[in-house]
Amino acid sequence: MTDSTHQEAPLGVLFMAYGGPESLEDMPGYLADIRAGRVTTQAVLDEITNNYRQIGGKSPLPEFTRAQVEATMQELQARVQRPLKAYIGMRHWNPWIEDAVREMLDDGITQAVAIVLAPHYSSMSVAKYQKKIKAGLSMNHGHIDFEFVNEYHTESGYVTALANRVREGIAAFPEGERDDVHVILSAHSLPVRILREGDPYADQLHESARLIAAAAGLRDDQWSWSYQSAGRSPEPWLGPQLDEHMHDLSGKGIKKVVSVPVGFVSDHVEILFDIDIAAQETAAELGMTLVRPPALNTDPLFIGTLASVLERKVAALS
Ligand SMILES: C=CC1=C(C)c2cc3[nH]c(cc4nc(cc5[nH]c(cc1n2)c(C)c5CCC(=O)O)C(CCC(=O)O)=C4C)c(C)c3C=C
Ligand SMILES: [Fe+2]
Ligand SMILES: [Fe+2]
Repeated sequence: MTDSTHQEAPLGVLFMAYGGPESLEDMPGYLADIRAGRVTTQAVLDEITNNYRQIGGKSPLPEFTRAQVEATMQELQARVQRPLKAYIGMRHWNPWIEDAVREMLDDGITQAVAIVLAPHYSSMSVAKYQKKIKAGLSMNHGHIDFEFVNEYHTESGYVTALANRVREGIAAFPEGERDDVHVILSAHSLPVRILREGDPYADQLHESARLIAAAAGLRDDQWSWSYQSAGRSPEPWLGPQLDEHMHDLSGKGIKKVVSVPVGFVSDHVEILFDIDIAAQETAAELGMTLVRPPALNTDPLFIGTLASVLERKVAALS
């Protein structure tokens, strides 16, 4: 293919996200995919279905993803000369990554950039999304030149946007109390075995946390790290978990807390249930006040970050 043909074809921009059920009827299939064929007991199915019922009977993730994609594409297309076309692929539910790749091939896309709506790299997250792209290409016997964004956990727009969320959370307390407010930065737990495997996930999370705390002007004793949302499997998961961490902080006399998850970029069940309902219950038991500012969603600083990291990958393809 000549260079001029390349210039005429749109460049594909594939946005990938975790995926979420759009109704409670989706739950068995959704969980079966996440648990990769391992049996889900009726008790676990009921518990997770009930969590989703309490946040409105469906996941808001697909809607936030579409809004993030639309906003990012507007900004990216304004910065890039070449026509772009956006695609959305989910890892665990409709629209599947493999289907998005098939659609790209049907559209004649030959070059594309791909990003996961998760800033930290892990063999158990971002690498699995990228494998699904490769599976989509091989099952459709097609080829697309992909440039992958692997991580963006130190990008200034992302860090500043979350530092602003930290400040917003602290500002929710009366002025005279703000010095006593403690900030918990958190992210999804993963099995401890990733540390032995040399996975960068934990280090990247800690790096983001340090940058966010510094950008928010927090004292060292004013913030701490916690994991959350560990999976229901027998192997050990990275801790401390949010619930035990809150007990620990309470034991040290900390009663005013701001919770800012740094690994999720939109509000969904791991925030709306795990923090806004479960952690709030723990806070009430401990006599703690817990404030949780909104996730990044379509924050312009975050959207600008997505556009910037994608723009660099587009330049690498041109
Ligand atoms: C960094 C890794 C992970 C992110 C980010 C993540 C986000 C995320 N997870 C759910 C919902 C569920 N996750 C579940 C299990 C599960 N999640 C991860 C990793 C990440 N999830 C793992 C490794 C596992 C265990 C899978 C297994 O083999 O068992 C589940 C299933 C029930 C459970 O085990 O708790 C749900 C439901 C959402 C909505 C989400 C948001 C982006
Ligand atoms: Fe998960
Ligand atoms: Fe999870």
